[in-house]
Amino acid sequence: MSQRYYIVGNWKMNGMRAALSEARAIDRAAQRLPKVEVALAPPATLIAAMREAMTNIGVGAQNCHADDKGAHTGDLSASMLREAGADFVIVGHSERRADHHETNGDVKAKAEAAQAIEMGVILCVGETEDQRDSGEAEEIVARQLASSLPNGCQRLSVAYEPIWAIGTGRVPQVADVAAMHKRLRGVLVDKYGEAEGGAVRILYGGSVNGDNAAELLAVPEVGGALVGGASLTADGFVPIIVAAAEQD
Ligand SMILES: O=C(CO)COP(=O)(O)O
Repeated sequence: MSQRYYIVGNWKMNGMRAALSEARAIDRAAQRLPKVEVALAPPATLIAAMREAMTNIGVGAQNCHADDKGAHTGDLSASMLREAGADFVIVGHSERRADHHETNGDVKAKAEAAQAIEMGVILCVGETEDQRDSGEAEEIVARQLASSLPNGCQRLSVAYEPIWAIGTGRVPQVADVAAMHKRLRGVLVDKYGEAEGGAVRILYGGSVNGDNAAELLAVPEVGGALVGGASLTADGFVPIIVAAAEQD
């Protein structure tokens, strides 16, 4: 693998200031494991404090608005998040697509807004359980990705997160992860060309933990992990970083 593994914790709507002690312990582990690129996306309320306290990991946001400013009560623009200390933003997470009715077009616009100010983007896609059972997951997720991708791929990562694997303790068969990532690589190469599309990291997300991380990270075309529950504590997250560091 020519690029470093990218291991990202998505804290979702979890974490008060006291949780910064966990982030500090994660930051210390990242310092010992420089082979791995590590980042956390805390709730927006913690971005500034986390950025202040961290020296070895990236700090990101979980969402942004597509506009830079304006009459959007309760929303935050990419530039506000960057000013607070975020160096990347997650867009298109299935929980936002579901809870806030975000469309592929919305996700694309958010990604482009972040890229316009040189922030990193982690763009999430994934199928429902019914779609997996129907045998059409690859086709559906490939279409979802193609319609969500921003025009350029600078600082872009993609996260494949099967919705039925999020927070359930269930993970897909390794062969299914391999097939999906290969398919998504094809979408990226079609859009951005061999060199640039080939260099976009594709993360796997959904019930990743210290026990299954090594096996998932060893799958071809898996360039890292987007981790929910297990990223909330150093005890949960550091073994995943270690598993990444131990890959060849
Ligand atoms: O949604 C996820 C990360 O964005 C995955 O969450 P879990 O690791 O808790 O399954």
